[in-house]
Amino acid sequence: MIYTCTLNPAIDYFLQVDHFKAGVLNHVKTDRKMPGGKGINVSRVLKHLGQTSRCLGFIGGFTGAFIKEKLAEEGIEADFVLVNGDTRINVKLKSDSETEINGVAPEITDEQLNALFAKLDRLTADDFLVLSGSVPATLPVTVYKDMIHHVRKSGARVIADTSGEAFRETVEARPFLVKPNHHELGEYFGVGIESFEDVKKYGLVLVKKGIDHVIVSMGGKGAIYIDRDHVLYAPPAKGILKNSVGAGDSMIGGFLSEFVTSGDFQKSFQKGAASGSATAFSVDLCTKEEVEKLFPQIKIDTI
Ligand SMILES: Nc1ncnc2c1ncn2[C@@H]1O[C@H](COP(=O)(O)OP(=O)(O)OP(=O)(O)O)[C@@H](O)[C@H]1O
Ligand SMILES: O=P(O)(O)OC[C@@]1(O)O[C@H](CO)[C@@H](O)[C@@H]1O
Repeated sequence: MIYTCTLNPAIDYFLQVDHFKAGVLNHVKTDRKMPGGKGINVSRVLKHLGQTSRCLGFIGGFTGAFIKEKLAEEGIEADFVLVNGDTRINVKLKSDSETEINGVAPEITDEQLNALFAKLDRLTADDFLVLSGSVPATLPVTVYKDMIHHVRKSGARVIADTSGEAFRETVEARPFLVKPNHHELGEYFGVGIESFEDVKKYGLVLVKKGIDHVIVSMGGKGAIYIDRDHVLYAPPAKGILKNSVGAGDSMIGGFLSEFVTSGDFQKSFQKGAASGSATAFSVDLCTKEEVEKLFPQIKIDTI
């Protein structure tokens, strides 16, 4: 089973405004509310690509009820810990440029955190656990590291996608795979990542720290995969950018959808890259048909 964990889910509220101006009244042209948060996006992409997963994390209030309802409609299993406050709303404003305003997580108590850890006790060596997104302010920043240590004995493989201090802590616990984007990689090392050579150099440092697979995504410039023996480049597919929100989550979903069946990391990377691009070219997260269409375009190269 693939478990995704979203500590800080959200309703993503997408707004389209013609020529948005700060400081004045703007009228919205179209809007859309979607269940969001990085792990939830991974689960939705997995579902689109024909794989089952179960969503873990914290959810609460009317916003949480909306997310649970939408996931149920899509046939995605959810096993969230309920919290008292409202799950946040994240604003995704599309105008001449894209602006994101991410909300604040509701409070999470020690009992609720323990309840989440208890759910991890059922993981086995056949399972994957995807830890994605920001850590709510009421949780320790070490929470992902603690979760990885908690499941280590089970043999479950952990994939982590977070940023800032939480990413720093997560790396210490040596997950199976991490997927920083190039900004997050640069932030971790306190450097600007300017070239593919930089990505390769710093990605290899993460591998040497004991992380088996490192994927560094670079938005419209594609992605680089690094393990002990390989450094591979996946170019971006060609298309018109419609929405980059969730492209990174789609990359993880696409990678895993292949990896759980074939265990072929190169094909999984190719599928991940096709999924990232397919989401960038769609209004919602990628569909199977879109991914299959782009897959042959992604020619993986050794660099
Ligand atoms: N404009 C684009 N054109 C083609 N492919 C893209 C584009 N943007 C993203 N992709 C694909 O999706 C992958 C992931 O995108 P990105 O690096 O933006 O992830 P991210 O920063 O983690 O995004 P998010 O946090 O919104 O999920 C890229 O490596 C690339 O393969
Ligand atoms: O605030 P976080 O947890 O870092 O990111 C949350 C978020 O921006 O990431 C997803 C896209 O990757 C969106 O669905 C969601 O709104």
